[in-house]
Amino acid sequence: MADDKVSPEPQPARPTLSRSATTLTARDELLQAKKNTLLKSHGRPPWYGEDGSPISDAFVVGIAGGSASGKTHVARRIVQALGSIPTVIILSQDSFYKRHTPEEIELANASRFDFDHPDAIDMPLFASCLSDLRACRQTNIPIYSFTEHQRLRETKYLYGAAIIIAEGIMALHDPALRALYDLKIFVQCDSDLMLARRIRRDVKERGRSVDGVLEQYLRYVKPSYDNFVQPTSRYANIIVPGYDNAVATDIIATHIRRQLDGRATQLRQRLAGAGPRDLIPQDCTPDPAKEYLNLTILSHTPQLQGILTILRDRTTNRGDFIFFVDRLATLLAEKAMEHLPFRPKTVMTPLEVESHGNELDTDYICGVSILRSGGPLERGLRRVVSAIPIGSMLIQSEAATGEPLLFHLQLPIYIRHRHLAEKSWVFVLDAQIGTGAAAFMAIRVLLDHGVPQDHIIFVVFLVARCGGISMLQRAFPQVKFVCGAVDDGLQEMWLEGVEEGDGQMEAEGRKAWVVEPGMGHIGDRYYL
Ligand SMILES: Nc1ncnc2c1ncn2[C@@H]1O[C@H](COP(=O)(O)OP(=O)(O)O)[C@@H](O)[C@H]1O
Ligand SMILES: Nc1ccn([C@@H]2O[C@H](COP(=O)(O)O)[C@@H](O)[C@H]2O)c(=O)n1
Repeated sequence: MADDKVSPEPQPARPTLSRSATTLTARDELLQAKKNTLLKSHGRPPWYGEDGSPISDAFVVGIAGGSASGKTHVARRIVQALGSIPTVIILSQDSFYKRHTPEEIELANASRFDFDHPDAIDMPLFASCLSDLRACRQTNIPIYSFTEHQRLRETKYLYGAAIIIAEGIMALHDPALRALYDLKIFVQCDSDLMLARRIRRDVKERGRSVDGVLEQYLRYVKPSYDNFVQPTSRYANIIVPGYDNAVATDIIATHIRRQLDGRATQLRQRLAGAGPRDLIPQDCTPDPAKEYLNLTILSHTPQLQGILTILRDRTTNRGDFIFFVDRLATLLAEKAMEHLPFRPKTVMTPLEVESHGNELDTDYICGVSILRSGGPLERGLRRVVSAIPIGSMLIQSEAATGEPLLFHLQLPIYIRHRHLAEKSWVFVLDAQIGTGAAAFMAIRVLLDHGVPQDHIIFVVFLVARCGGISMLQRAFPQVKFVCGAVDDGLQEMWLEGVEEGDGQMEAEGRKAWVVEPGMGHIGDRYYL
């Protein structure tokens, strides 16, 4: 869902005693999330069961055809015809041209390099990126420059598509690729039309001369089409004309929509109805510091009870609310830090005496805040771990089904790259765990990226005993939960929309479940 440059080595985050922090305003966050939502996604549904394991892959379409036959055009028309459907990614085989030597680039500039042979493409990399996306894992694909005839240093981060369309002249050539498609399409087009389109496109968009295009076409493109590309049409489920193909693309979109409907899950409903909820006993209040299957509740000292009382009180003014939320957030972050690994360290004191202590045993710590209620926990976390990178997720219920949808994702760079995600420790921040549907999705997103389950620490002000916490504990037994208090009930409340200055609605009003007796909607009380 987002792009990035090639990963630099991350700067270590360090615990500290205090540090001032800048927090985005609610308005900034919503605007940012909205921008990303409109640009990138209509939301990804939960494709996993209440036991936390994936139950569905993304739907993958492969489109092959000659150069300039209209493959990209067909892919875009399908996306258009799909309308408001979860995220679609178009993956072009062009991204997977191999790296070229300076000699090869010189040949390419003289139209004497064969880019149309299957060996010109890094098929194993193409298949591995596609396979990751299909299995709902992140991937970082290469970026190719047609003007430089070279793969660039930057990569593009992709994650979270419900539908992937892979297109290219050799898209149906490789058996490993073909095995990944749910639907195979071949775009059939007259050779003279393909040549005319290619001359126009390569001169206009790829910095080529007409003579150069013709030379390359006769020497490589046409023979390759006859020998390698056209024969793969036999693998296609559908042959689409390379012109006037609106009817064909509408039919394909209808087929894809039906296939996706068949993969729909009712996670929230299943969470509500699943299994016994006896993991947090009714009498946990007298001994709240005890751990209940990886749930740590802060010790209810008189100070903590004082803070909770102020936060629960509807008459508390906003200034006090923010002050005490920040205090509680800091206590929670300190408690959560106990789950990180430490190693022994000996230092020399100013009195020149050795002192044996310890230090953090990881440089890969980051946070992810579930917008917008996770925001109030950020300042506390930054006070405890200085310079910690904190990303965000926007997970909201779909109006029609009540199911959680992933609308926006901005993950710290550690998590975007699998080899770093595998050693990262991640604090997930949210104000409360009610039904547990958003928490479920947030944890699943991190697992999809390769963060180990026992490196996820979910930090939350309040948990509803009757809500989804027990399901979360069962599904993800190694995830640690750290909370301020456990409340008994859950109540559905109406959240007002947020209005922009010009009278437009920035966020629509909607229903949400909040913990009862609780503190009301913590995000609203903190930000508005
Ligand atoms: N059905 C169509 N109707 C009109 N123009 C088309 C059609 N399909 C493709 N084109 C045009 O032909 C050119 C090449 O199409 P493109 O989809 O980029 O080909 P490919 O991806 O197969 O190389 C583009 O300029 C595109 O606008
Ligand atoms: N440096 C390059 C790499 C590839 N090509 C040509 O691109 C064609 C495939 O792209 P389409 O979008 O047309 O499918 C292929 O026929 C190569 O000849 C190139 O010209 N320069």
